[in-house]
Parts: sequence; C-alpha cells; structure tokens
Amino acid sequence: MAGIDLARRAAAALIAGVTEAHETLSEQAGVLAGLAPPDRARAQRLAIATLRALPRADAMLKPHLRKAPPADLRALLRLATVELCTGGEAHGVVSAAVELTHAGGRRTEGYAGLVNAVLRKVAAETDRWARLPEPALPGWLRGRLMSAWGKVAVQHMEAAQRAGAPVDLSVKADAEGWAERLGATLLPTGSLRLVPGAQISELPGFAEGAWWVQDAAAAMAAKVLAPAPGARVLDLCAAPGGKTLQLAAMGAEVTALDISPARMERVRENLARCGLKAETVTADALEWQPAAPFDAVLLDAPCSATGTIRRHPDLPFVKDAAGIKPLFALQTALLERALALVAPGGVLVFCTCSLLPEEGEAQLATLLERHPELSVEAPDLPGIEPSWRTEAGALRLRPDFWPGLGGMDGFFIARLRRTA
Ligand SMILES: C[S@@+](CC[C@H](N)C(=O)[O-])C[C@H]1O[C@@H](n2cnc3c(N)ncnc32)[C@H](O)[C@@H]1O
Repeated sequence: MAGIDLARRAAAALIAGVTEAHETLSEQAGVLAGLAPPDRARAQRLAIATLRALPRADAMLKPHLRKAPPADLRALLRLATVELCTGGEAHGVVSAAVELTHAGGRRTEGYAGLVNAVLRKVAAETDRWARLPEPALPGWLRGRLMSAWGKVAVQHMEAAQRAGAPVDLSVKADAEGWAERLGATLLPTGSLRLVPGAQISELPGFAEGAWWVQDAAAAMAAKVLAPAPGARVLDLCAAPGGKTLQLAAMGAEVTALDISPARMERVRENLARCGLKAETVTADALEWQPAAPFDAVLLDAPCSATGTIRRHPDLPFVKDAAGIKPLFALQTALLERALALVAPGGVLVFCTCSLLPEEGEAQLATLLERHPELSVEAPDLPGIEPSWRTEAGALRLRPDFWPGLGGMDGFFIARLRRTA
C-alpha cells in the first residue's frame, strides 16, 4: 500500500458514502478508523470541502465525461476536481487520483487512463471555476426557507454555509482569561471563537477539561435557562452533552437523559474530561418516569439539523422533506412529555438546531394554544441582539447573523414558565 494517499482514499470513500449511500459523515466513522489523526483530519477536511462545492465540481467534470463513472470513481473525480480548482498542485493531485484508481482493484483500475485524461483537462481550465454559479441549498429546503425567511435572507444563509463554520468553545469559567491564552475571540454572548486551523486536542485546557467545543448559538440554550446553583435540571435529549456540561458548570444538579447508549457514553466521557458531574440516564424520554418533577427541563429535541449545514454539508444529501416530517410529531410528543416533567412554577427551555419554523416557531405557537398555563419569558442574555427575538418572545438564530464575526448555527430557543 506504500505510496497510496490514505487521507484522499478515505475522503473519496466518505464522499461516496454521503452521495450514494446517503449516510452522514458521522455515520461513517468506520471509514476513518485506523488512520493516523492528521490523515483523519485531512480526510474529513477534503470530504467537507468537496461536498460544499459539489455542483461546481460536477459542472467542471460534465463536458469531459460521456457517461457516469462508477460511484467510487465519481467521488474520486469530484474530490480531485475541487482540489485542482481551489489551489491544489496539479501534478500531485492528478497522480494521487490515478494511483488510487489503480489501487481500487478490478472495479476501477481500468479507468486510470480516463481519470488521468479528465483531470488533466480540468486542470487546464480551472479559471472556469470562479465563473460557475455558487452552490445553493437543495430545492426542497431552499423553497421552505424562502417562504419562511425570504430570498435575500436565504442567499445570506447560503453564503454563510459555503463559508463554513469556525470552532467555538464554551468555558467552565474565566472566558476572558481563556480567550487570551488561546488567542481566541471572546464573542458577545460569552463563547470563544478559535482562529482557523487549531488542533483542538493539542490546545491548552483541553486535557484538563477547562472548555469544550460548542457552537455559540448552541451554547445560548443553557444560558437562556440559567439555572440557579443547586436547581434540579433535566437535560432531555442530552447527548453528546454540550448543554449538560454547561448546566453542570453553572452549579445545577443535572440529570442528562438520551435514548442512545453510544451517544450517552460520549456524555459520560465529556463529563469525566471536564471534571463535572451529572446523573446519566439512557432511556426513551417518552417513557421515562422520574421520582419527582424538575425545577427546569431543557429539551433539545431531535430535528432536521438544518441550522448546522455550514458545519455539516453532508446533511442536504442525506435528508429530504419526507425524511424529516416524522420529526415534527416527535418534537410535539417530546414537548408534551418535557412539560409534564416540569414542576409547577418551573421552567421549560425548548430548542432545536433547525431553520424550519415547523421545528421552532410553529411548535411554540401550538404548545401555547394547548397550554394556557405556560407563559413565554423573553431571553435576557448579554450579547443578544433585539432583532433575534421573535414576536412570541423566543430567540431565532440564523447562520447569517454575526456576519462580521463568522456567523453562528441556526437555532430556535424558547423559555417558558409553567405558571400552574
Ligand atoms: C439535537 S441532539 C442533542 C444534542 C445535545 N443536547 C447537546 O447539546 O450536545 C438530539 C438527541 O436526541 C436524542 N433522542 C432522540 N429521540 C429521543 C427520545 N425519544 N428520548 C431520548 N432521547 C432521544 C438523540 O439520541 C440525540 O442525541
């Protein structure tokens, strides 16, 4: 296997897994198993860059392919095309792709000549790349977002998604001090934003668990809840535990519940690394019965995750309108269950990392119709801009917000008080 670029081979496998098998990148962790950490990181980076630019790669390749090549070869061609058109050194990129075609066994080795010829042609016309239309969201999602937020907002969201996402951290304490030590930007809401390219596990503070990776918008839900020290808080749908860590760091007595045993293991690992404590429960939230209701419940319900496309460009290839529809009913059922677990006078925070009103604004509206005993409490948090507040008093966060700072994930967050 000497001479084979393992990172590129893994990247091509990941791309094929997303576009052909409709598996997310995180569902394909096995593809990266056995790779050294730098190769793993490079494979992920290459796959993500290719998925972000796929329509442009296809437009570059189209004139040079008479018929569609086999799936794994197509992924390799798309990967090499994106590399060539974004500054990759032509000789190295083309010969790596040809070597991988040879190494692919009987299915692909006969195509080495074609791969070489096509990529040389692409390499000779990379100036076309910048003139191709910018990649847009898939039609099913674009249409829905247009009707919710309007054309200009969607164009801004698409630009944010193409730009990708910076890495944000939540700190246990001393955000200013950590910002200085890490050379990070302290964001208006208290999260830290790293400079691009940092190797997370090598940074000061990682090993001792002084901070964890968490998008600034995702971090706002626990801040909106803001439990008093010692408050009994249930983090419903908790894994991998970003919000559990925040709530525990605020001094709450946290119970973290998730249905997935594997993901719950990640919550325990994260708690252990950060030296924080929470009770962990692996159960279906719809069935679990605690001994007593809670002072507060945070429900981060499973959703389309359309607010996270800038960091997960694989999602539009894996999800579609029909696939996400059942989630709306699940969110309603989880909301009812979460509310039943809040003590009278207590607080419910509902959030989703979605840009679809069906998973945010509309859920809140129907919940309030069903439950007149609930009142919305407008989030009051340093750094929140008035334009992020919805008419109903919730927070609508979008990837095109904070344009000068590098954006944020899309989120919907509502804080409700149970008055009876
Ligand atoms: C959006 S993620 C949660 C992210 C998490 N709150 C965090 O901040 O790291 C949604 C979670 O809901 C969990 N889930 C889905 N259906 C569930 C159910 N019926 N009961 C409990 N957890 C569920 C999934 O396993 C997934 O981990």
